[in-house]
This record gives sequence, structure tokens and C-alpha cells, in this order.
Amino acid sequence: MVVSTCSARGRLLWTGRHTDVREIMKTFEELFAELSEKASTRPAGSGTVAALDAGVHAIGKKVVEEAAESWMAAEYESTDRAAEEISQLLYHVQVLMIARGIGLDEVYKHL
Ligand SMILES: N=c1c2ncn([C@@H]3O[C@H](COP(=O)(O)OP(=O)(O)OP(=O)(O)O)[C@@H](O)[C@H]3O)c2ncn1[C@@H]1O[C@H](COP(=O)(O)O)[C@@H](O)[C@H]1O
Repeated sequence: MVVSTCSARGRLLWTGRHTDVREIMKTFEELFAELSEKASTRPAGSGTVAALDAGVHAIGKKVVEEAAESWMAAEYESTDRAAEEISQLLYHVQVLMIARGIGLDEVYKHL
């Protein structure tokens, strides 16, 4: 059985019965805030900073690559593999948004 609780900071903590490991799952908004912070503070070793420095053209190619991998995984691989590829697609879409200075609200207003 898997138990879920809500931490004081509103994040979901999932505790598996067979392991002591606690994983913190982040939401789309939390990831966007984290990436925006990285873009502004530019910590050493950040892949996001490297991607932003590579520019919109390079980031766009990653979006297309991850979209194709998501499609293939959804068609031919397991649910978990498809979800993993989709998470990478969402990450690269967020990097593209930050590279162009597009905020969440600017996207949400079109949904
Ligand atoms: N969620 C992600 C995430 N998803 C995908 N990726 C990147 O996208 C790549 C996609 O993997 P591929 O399977 O295409 O692997 P690959 O072809 O070997 O990757 P590349 O050689 O093209 O980089 C990964 O190697 C990561 O570089 C991510 N990089 C970072 N994050 C999260 O973003 C946050 C900030 O990360 P840093 O900026 O690196 O600190 C952290 O919370 C990370 O967990």
C-alpha cells in the first residue's frame, strides 16, 4: 500500500511500504519556479542554465526530440516509460518558455 500525505509546504510525500525512501514530487508550477530561479541565479552545473545559454533554437530541437520520444513511448512502451518521456517534454517546454520570457499565466490564458 502507498500512503500519501501533504507536507506543510503543500508538496505531496509518497511513502512506499517496502522502502524508507521518501520522494518529493513536484508540480508543473513548482518546477517552473525552480527553473526560473536557476535562470536568475545561474548556479554552476545547472543543465537548465546550459540549455538557456544554448538558446531558443537548441531548446526547440530538444522539445521536438522529446515530443517524438513521448509519442514513440506512448505507442510502443510502458505507461511509466511514456510518463517519463512526457515529463522530459514538459521540462524542455518550460525551458523554452523561460528562454523566451513567457510566464505561466501567458500560456494558461490560452488553455
Ligand atoms: N526535470 C528535469 C529534466 N527532464 C529532462 N531533463 C534534461 O533533459 C535530458 C533528457 O534526457 P534524454 O533522455 O534526451 O537524454 P540525453 O539525450 O542523454 O540528454 P542530452 O544529452 O540531450 O542532454 C536529460 O538528460 C536532462 O538533461 C531535465 N533536466 C532537469 N530537470 C529538473 O530541473 C531542475 C533543475 O535542473 P538543473 O538545472 O540541471 O539543476 C531539477 O529539479 C531537475 O530535476
